[in-house]
Amino acid sequence: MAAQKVVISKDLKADLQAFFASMSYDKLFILTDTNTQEKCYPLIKDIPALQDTPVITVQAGDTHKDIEQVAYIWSRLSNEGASRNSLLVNLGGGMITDMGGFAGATFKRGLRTVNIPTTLMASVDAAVGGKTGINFNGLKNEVGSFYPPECVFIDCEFLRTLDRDNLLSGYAEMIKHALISSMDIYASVLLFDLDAKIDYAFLNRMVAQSVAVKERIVEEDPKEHGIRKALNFGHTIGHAYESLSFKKDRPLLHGHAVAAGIVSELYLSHKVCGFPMEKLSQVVYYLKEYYPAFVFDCKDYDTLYELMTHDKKNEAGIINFTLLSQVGDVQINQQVSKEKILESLDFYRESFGV
Ligand SMILES: NC(=O)c1ccc[n+]([C@@H]2O[C@H](COP(=O)([O-])OP(=O)(O)OC[C@H]3O[C@@H](n4cnc5c(N)ncnc54)[C@H](O)[C@@H]3O)[C@@H](O)[C@H]2O)c1
Ligand SMILES: O=C(O)C(=O)C[C@@H](O)[C@H](O)[C@H](O)COP(=O)(O)O
Ligand SMILES: [Zn+2]
Repeated sequence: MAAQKVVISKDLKADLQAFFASMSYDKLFILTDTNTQEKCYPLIKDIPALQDTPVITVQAGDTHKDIEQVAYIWSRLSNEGASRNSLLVNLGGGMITDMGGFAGATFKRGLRTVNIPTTLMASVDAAVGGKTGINFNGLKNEVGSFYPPECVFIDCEFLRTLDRDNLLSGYAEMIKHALISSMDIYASVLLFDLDAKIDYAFLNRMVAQSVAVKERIVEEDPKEHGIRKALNFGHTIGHAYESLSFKKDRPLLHGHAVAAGIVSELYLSHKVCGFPMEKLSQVVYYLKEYYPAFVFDCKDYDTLYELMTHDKKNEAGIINFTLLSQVGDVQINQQVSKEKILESLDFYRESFGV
């Protein structure tokens, strides 16, 4: 799998124009959702290379990261003359980069994609690394492919219109990157005051530091045979919380679900791998300060456990967790008793007063 190029842009329009001028393609298409069409497309639409470019717009929100919208993207591409030599530019958050990446991977067996992330989540995580996909059968990312974009252009200027809940959502993946990488990164991420007025230039540097953690891991293990499972820390339980929230019609943002998953999986890390209690308390304290509680009760435990049995890291029916024995010390393929898993759900509820 070819390594993708990640550009932390200081002059997005110039970088994009130079990139498109350097590429050979027959047609260009832009994919947005309703919000990114209104708030983000105007920031790039006067680039010469984007003149007369068809814009394909889908509904916003993760509940629309589904096969119906992929079919809509396929039909627009098909009806408007896309070929395997066309480019699909995904302009949006992780929902758009995941779904556009998947539509691009499958249309005529693959046309090239370019990601321009517009949320913090997509800038630090979703737009990079080549995991594409859609939700299916009530499960997160149940159908997808590894299909890296040609290039990713990151510019935190887009984040000026992003609401606080979505900023927090992306920040949860930065906390994950901190926990799986090093004490230095962990310290800088946990010191960041999310209530202060945001300095976007500083945030850009934090994003660069965070996405570099992901890039290093993906380069080593692009298809998640081993160490890439580190990037899935917090997600075995986090995705179960997220899917449960969809079932209950109270959809959690992905990063909020991951924050809750981190709490439960740090508890398991403490119990199974000796992750220090003092760090566990520090992270829970930070997350409690900023993230809303996800309300569920013990009647939901069977559903949550069943959802975990669908996790993509599992093998032969066994749930494989990624856990930590220390900040930066990742233990993959960890098996945990059902009793302890349910205890980790209790731990989340007790910590968040649910
Ligand atoms: N492939 C991966 O490696 C990976 C990694 C992390 C997350 N994900 C996936 O990413 C998705 C979540 O991504 P997300 O958090 O970016 O959600 P999202 O794409 O749904 O965006 C969140 C909301 O913000 C709006 N928005 C986007 N950019 C905006 C801007 N600049 N200003 C104002 N509003 C804006 C969107 O329209 C949407 O309503 C989930 O589906 C998750 O599973 C994938
Ligand atoms: O890039 C990865 O690898 C990740 O696991 C990053 C996660 O933050 C992301 O949510 C990913 O989409 C989860 O993948 P899945 O394989 O658990 O569906
Ligand atoms: Zn994630």
